[in-house]
Amino acid sequence: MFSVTFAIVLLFFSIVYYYFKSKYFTLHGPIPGIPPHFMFGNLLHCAFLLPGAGSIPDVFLYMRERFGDVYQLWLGSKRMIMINCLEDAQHIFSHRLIYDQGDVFTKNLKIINPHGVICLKGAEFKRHASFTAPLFRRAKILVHFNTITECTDKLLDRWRTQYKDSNEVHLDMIEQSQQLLLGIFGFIAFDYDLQTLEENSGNNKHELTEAFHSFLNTMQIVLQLPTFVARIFWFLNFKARRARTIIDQYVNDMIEHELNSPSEMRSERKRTSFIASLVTSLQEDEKVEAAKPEEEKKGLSRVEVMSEMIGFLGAGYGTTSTSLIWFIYFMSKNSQIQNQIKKELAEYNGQHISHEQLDSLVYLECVLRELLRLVGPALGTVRTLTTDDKLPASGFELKKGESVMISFYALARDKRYWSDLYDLNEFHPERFLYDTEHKNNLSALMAFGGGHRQCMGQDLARLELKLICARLMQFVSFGDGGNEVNSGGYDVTNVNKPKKIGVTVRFD
Ligand code: HEM
Repeated sequence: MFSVTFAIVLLFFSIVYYYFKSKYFTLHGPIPGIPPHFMFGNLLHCAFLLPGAGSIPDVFLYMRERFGDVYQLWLGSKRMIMINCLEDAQHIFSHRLIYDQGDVFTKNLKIINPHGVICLKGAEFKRHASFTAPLFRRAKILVHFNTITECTDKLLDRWRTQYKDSNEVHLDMIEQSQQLLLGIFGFIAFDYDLQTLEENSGNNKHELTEAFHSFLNTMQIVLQLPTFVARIFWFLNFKARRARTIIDQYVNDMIEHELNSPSEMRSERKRTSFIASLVTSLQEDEKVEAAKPEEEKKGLSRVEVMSEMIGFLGAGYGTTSTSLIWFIYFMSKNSQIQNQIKKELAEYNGQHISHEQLDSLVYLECVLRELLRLVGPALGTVRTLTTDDKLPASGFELKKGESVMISFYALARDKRYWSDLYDLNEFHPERFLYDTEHKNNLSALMAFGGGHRQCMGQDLARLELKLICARLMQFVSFGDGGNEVNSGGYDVTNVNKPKKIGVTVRFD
């Protein structure tokens, strides 16, 4: 009896295995790739194929070298068709009705933040975008200029008291950059001091800041798991769910506070904080709106507003802080580039600079462009096909439901699109300065994505980065802490961070 039961169970699992293996973990069609393992996809290949167990960015380059512009890649259970040719990438970005927001990662993101604009499509996306996109218009963003400067000054003050020895190597630049960007986010999004820039913020975190950290760490893990595992992980992760409840309580209190403030104050505050702006879009009667078809719905519900705020944090904080971390890393390795930036800033002699003056810093602009080209925080973006299509340059046929990933990382290093003045794997801001023959094809720099789903917060991110970097360079120089602690490398979670960063900080 036991052996019959055992045989039936074995048969059942074998059928399930072969069904899923042949449906989801097998190379189909003419697009090349490496046959994937069950559930692990190409992850094990990635670890063994490349010398020194390559990072994901190395894998992207290796596969392009081996298979050409279009290949299949399974990152674990997630299958994507990788696109490495600019013409195909532009075709994808410009055909929004065929290539909609990618499902591969947003499916998982939806588990923990279902109503954030990044996860939405169709009419629901349009309704949300009509309230969220205007928050990032240039005129709205410039209002935050002083906040960004003040927060950076707070960080500098902290360094002045804590980093007295200019030869000491600091290994906490990732935390420092994250605390700065989270502090700024608190003010811009909620008009709220998250106290991340206080002297003792490392030991004694504010409850909301702690909750943000816990939630964001969980988000990184959830994004990478197979969707059904991600659901179980989220369900069993009481700490992260408690963090989400704390965040929701705070955001809800902030909404109440906004609603109870006098209307003339509210219209003034609307200019300066995301939450005050979004409160004006709250639905008057959520039950009535919920009963309408999506196309007829107006405004946002309270839960949707909360989801948007958390979505902005997820999309904006890790990406911008990572770029700042890379800036510090490259400055520590290139004293001549730091000197060049300082030369450009010298005339302001440590004074606060205006946004017109910030705009005029051409060399710093080239440094930031080069940063986003070489080590942009996102390695690529995904779109999912709503109908069959054919790629114009490579000629491959794609099927409805398949997902393509445009590889920003490979395009940014592709000799076909860049001048050969400097090595494309090295950091040379001058490549943007001396390209007099216009050999650089700037469309191959896609750090913020493209088409109808490109980054909503890109102007804010650019302003934050340029202003913070300028302010830091007005006062400090970063030095190389030595190869053992400052070797860079890639630590790819949801963003592409340096693995090892250790720098000295000297006040000039
Ligand atoms: C250096 C900083 C940043 C980088 C490199 C970056 C990059 C990206 C990328 C690659 C995408 C996907 C675009 C696509 O699929 O075509 C994206 C989407 C998005 N980003 Fe950013 N981002 C940054 C900062 C920010 C900031 C500061 C915010 C807001 C606070 C933000 C909000 C968003 C939103 C809301 C989306 C979703 C747009 C949509 O789905 O329609 N990002 N970002």
